[in-house]
Amino acid sequence: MDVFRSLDEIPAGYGPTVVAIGNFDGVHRAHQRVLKALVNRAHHIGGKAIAITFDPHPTRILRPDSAPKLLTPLALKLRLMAATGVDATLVLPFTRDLSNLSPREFVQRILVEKLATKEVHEGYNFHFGHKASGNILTLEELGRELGFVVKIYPEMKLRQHTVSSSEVRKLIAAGEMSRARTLLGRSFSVVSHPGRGRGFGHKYTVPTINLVEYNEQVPGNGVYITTTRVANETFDSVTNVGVRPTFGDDGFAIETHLLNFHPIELTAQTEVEITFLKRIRDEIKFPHTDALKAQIGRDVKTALRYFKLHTRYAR
Ligand SMILES: Cc1cc2nc3c(=O)[nH]c(=O)nc-3n(C[C@H](O)[C@H](O)[C@H](O)COP(=O)(O)O)c2cc1C
Ligand SMILES: Nc1ncnc2c1ncn2[C@@H]1O[C@H](COP(=O)(O)OP(=O)(O)OP(=O)(O)O)[C@@H](O)[C@H]1O
Repeated sequence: MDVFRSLDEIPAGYGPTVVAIGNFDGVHRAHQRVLKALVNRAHHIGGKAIAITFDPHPTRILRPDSAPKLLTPLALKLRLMAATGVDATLVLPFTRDLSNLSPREFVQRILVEKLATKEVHEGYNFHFGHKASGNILTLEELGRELGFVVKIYPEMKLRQHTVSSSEVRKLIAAGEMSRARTLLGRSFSVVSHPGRGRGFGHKYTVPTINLVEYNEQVPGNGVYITTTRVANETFDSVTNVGVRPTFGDDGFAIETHLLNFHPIELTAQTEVEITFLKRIRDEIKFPHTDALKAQIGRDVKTALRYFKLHTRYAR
């Protein structure tokens, strides 16, 4: 998949294109449906499938106080977009200037002039342009005038939940990993790097890999059955998300204990991806570290039973 980080990076004569525009945070099942259809249509007309997204997320610029935490920071989002088969993603740097473009200016400058767009695929709730003043009807009118077709997707719902980034964020914050998995079409994961622990694990409980500070969406505080990918190798694991109250609310951390551990090389640059499968319990303030250690032993047993029951395919 090509990644264009500005309009200037798009080669002359790139089109014709079939386009979908959106934040695509999470690249969830509704996004996947639109993007896969985009690929089919592009191949059908002999053009290219291109997704247009924004970085940073528009709310970070427009309403920073209420900006949501991301399910998929840009690097992960691009990996997941590539997996849908789209030919390219255009990552438009989201600035005040971009947000001031009217729906017509956006369509004219980007879709018509740069991308020779023949079709635009969007969900029923799509809004675009200055103050989100354009909607599906605006887009259809512009399409009739400027020569592209608009394909509209009805609302996708699964297990009584609207498939939307905000709904997935709520489920993950509540530790509802199975419901989140239904909406995402995969298990939720966090991609980061190792950070520094305090060395308590080795001394009092179990050894863990701590993630470096991570400020995007994470599951609600608690203990989870997880898998942990360290560079190219994946381990079964149990992961604590929270403040470790037994040690005196010592700051937030995500730390994972690998079950089938063997020594591995770990540097500050090593990629660590924790995939959250199931919530086991709340974080507990234990009276002493022996009680915590015994509980972690029980958590490990719960996880081992889980892994025995679930084949890797079913995860
Ligand atoms: C599976 C698991 C469950 C945990 N559960 C709790 C808990 O319920 N309460 C708590 O205070 N700390 C809990 N911890 C965190 C430990 O206190 C932590 O691993 C220890 O403080 C080591 O910290 P360090 O890596 O910074 O040295 C848990 C850790 C793991 C790996
Ligand atoms: N449940 C859904 N059904 C149909 N189309 C959807 C659905 N969710 C998103 N889309 C469409 O996918 C494209 C990208 O959506 P975008 O990421 O901007 O919004 P979203 O997933 O609804 O997120 P949020 O919850 O943050 O509003 C848009 O065309 C949008 O209308």
